[in-house]
Amino acid sequence: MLELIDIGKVYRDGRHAVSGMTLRLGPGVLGLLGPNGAGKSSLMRICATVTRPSSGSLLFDGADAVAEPEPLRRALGYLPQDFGVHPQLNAWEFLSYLAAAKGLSARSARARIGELLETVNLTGAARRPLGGYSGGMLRRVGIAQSLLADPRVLVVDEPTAGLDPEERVRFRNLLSDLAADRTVLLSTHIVSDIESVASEIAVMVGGRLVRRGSPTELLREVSGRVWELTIAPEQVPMVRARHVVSRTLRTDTGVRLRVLADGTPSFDARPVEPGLEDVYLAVVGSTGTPGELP
Ligand SMILES: Nc1ncnc2c1ncn2[C@@H]1O[C@H](COP(=O)(O)OP(=O)(O)OP(=O)(O)O)[C@@H](O)[C@H]1O
Repeated sequence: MLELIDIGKVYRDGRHAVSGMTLRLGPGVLGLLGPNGAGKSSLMRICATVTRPSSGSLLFDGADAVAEPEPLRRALGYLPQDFGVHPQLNAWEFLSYLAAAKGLSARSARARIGELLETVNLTGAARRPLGGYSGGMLRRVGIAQSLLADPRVLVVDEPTAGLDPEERVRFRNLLSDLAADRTVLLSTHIVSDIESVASEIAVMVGGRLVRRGSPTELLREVSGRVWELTIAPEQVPMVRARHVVSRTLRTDTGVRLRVLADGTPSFDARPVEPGLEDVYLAVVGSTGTPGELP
């Protein structure tokens, strides 16, 4: 169990990246959503004990993980946003090197690496130097390294960046399997990454937690406020000025918009089932600033 209590992070230049962040993480996936610069990576680095918080406490199984980070580090898998590799090593060598650094015996490392390369679909490329890998392949090596020591706590920062749609689905399924008996903290600004896997969602804006709840709880917040309407292209700016528009689609009959509005935005608008994307936009607004929900 990982607990963040009133965590703050102020960088040397005086920038407040995280403020008053209190979160309790149990088993399951906590999806951390927020626009660029919201402070997600800073918070992830604190949870991974890479950065120390400027204020507040981080507890792991009830013990201070800032003063004594080792127990958390032993239980942790971490995929940072910027994940560096040695380009001259191949995937097998690179993972072996990291496994040794994590204290795995050569024998269990061999078995584990074979298994993980299979999981991330890199068995065929395992003996090719990482320098020749695509961004998506490197991401998959990153995912594999985060799972090397079979971590109880998994912290993954924008794990699906650079993955193609098929790899994304594969990764989502992998996370669902892993989360059954583990704590997973996953940050992203792509709602569909966590829509089907997160048991809880936290939304961060400007370093602060602005929403937290299960997908069902969050969906309830926008229930009855999501509409679809088809209008002429020249009317689009007017609707945008009045409402948060979560989707735009050009059709033969005009532009189909999905909008958030407290009442019917126009008499031919029809109510539609809300999605998490609508919730996210309602919270952060289309400009990235927090909006108020009733
Ligand atoms: N090492 C650092 N020194 C100074 N400022 C930093 C540092 N790291 C992050 N920041 C600043 O802190 C704020 C939060 O950044 P952070 O990377 O945590 O956000 P983020 O939500 O992960 O965004 P992104 O998705 O773009 O990475 C930003 O204003 C950023 O410029």
